[in-house]
Amino acid sequence: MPDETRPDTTPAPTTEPVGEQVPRSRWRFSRRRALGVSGAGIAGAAVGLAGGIGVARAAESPAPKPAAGPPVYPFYGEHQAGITTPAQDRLHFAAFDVTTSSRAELVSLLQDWTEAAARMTQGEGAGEYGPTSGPYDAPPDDTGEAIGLPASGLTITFGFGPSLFRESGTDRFGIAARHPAALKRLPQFPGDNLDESRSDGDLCVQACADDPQVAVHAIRNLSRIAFGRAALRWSQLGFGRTSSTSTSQVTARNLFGFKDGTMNLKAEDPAGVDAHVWVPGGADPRAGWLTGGSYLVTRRINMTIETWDRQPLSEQERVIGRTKAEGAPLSGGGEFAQPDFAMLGRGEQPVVATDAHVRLAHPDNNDGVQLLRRGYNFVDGSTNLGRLDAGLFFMAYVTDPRTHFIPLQTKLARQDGLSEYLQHTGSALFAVPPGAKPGEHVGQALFA
Ligand SMILES: C=CC1=C(C)c2cc3[nH]c(cc4nc(cc5[nH]c(cc1n2)c(C)c5CCC(=O)O)C(CCC(=O)O)=C4C)c(C)c3C=C
Ligand SMILES: [Fe+2]
Repeated sequence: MPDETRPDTTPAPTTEPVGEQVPRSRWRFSRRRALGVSGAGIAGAAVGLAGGIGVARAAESPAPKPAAGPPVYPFYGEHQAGITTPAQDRLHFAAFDVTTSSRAELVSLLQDWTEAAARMTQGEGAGEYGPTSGPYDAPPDDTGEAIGLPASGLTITFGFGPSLFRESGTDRFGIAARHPAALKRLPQFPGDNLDESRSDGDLCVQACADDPQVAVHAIRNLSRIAFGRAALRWSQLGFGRTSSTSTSQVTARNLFGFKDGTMNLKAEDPAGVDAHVWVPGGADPRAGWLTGGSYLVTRRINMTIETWDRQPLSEQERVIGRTKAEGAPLSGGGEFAQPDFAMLGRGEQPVVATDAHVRLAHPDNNDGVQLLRRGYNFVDGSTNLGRLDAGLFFMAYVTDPRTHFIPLQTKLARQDGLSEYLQHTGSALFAVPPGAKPGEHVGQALFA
């Protein structure tokens, strides 16, 4: 008689994440256990099914135990996970349009998404039955491609776009009075070549994991759950995180081959994160519900890598303002040394050029503004000119886009030497509510 208890497929974590690790089994909840049905009962039901009267599926073969696995991050908490969580290797980001006009259905979607996200981030299936249990004559409540995979550090982060609050002057869901003043469509910046079908959205979901299949599984299941209430507007896959969000991580490289994320805000700097990421209480009298949340900027930035690859190393380093090998400022020191923007070199010219990316983006030259960058590389096939459709899916969490992103991007778009090699093709802004407590849904205070 096969053992009816599903195996715990989650091995002991091998890495030390910032935050609590909660090892769990992805498949610990089975319909058989929920119904208290024995192995013989299942077999009987399967036989009955052949006769047209059964409801349960046949016993599943145990999934093999993976050798090692990454951490499991708690879903519930003061802030949503996936912001200061050490940036995982993979991204699947999705923006949705709400297709129902019913406030109750929107709230029920957020409830269903919260429950599914809480389960999937702990390594469980999206629904209570899982992919191969449940009523045999109904679609499974999980799609199944993550069977046997651990949680893989999955985090799922939800946000609300400006159009959720008001569209063409209409208060769609009775929340227009709570529309944060800072939540407006981002302006058109110089040089933008935005594709509407890769921009904006009523809702967003950021799924990050160390396994691409786990991140894709999360978005696919949330999209499935949304059917009839919200529809996918656009989505973006990403790899090779272009930012570290923890000092425990090495700095990864972007597709220009440079270390990216060296001077990023890190979780180990709580004062910096408080000042530049979380929305403080009283920031906006209309939007108390956003206290402890953040704003998420997304920009799909195409990089003309073929042109870049023909530039001499000296030009590449001049444009960034850092060395390619170590990522050190051109003014000297190691990777984490502060750049000396006043230092002059040959011909009394600044060693870090006046149009170098890091000079223009540095907080000393932007009223102390810092961003929590959380972007990913992307390659979406190739163009009809035989070039890679590649770049950086830039994401940044900020306390207020009006002070933290818009002025900086306006300046970079006008002055940055790097702009010559970039084209912004997608753009969106979302308000990211604080974390939920168990029993609540994400964004509950907005609808209270
Ligand atoms: C509006 C904000 C920014 C955009 C858009 C942006 C795009 C972008 N950046 C790189 C490569 C690098 N950026 C680096 C540093 C850096 N970039 C921003 C902001 C934006 N970048 C900031 C605030 C900083 C930190 C500046 C500082 O404090 O010194 C670096 C250097 C390494 C690092 O500190 O991360 C690189 C390299 C690309 C390729 C890109 C668009 C595709
Ligand atoms: Fe940058």
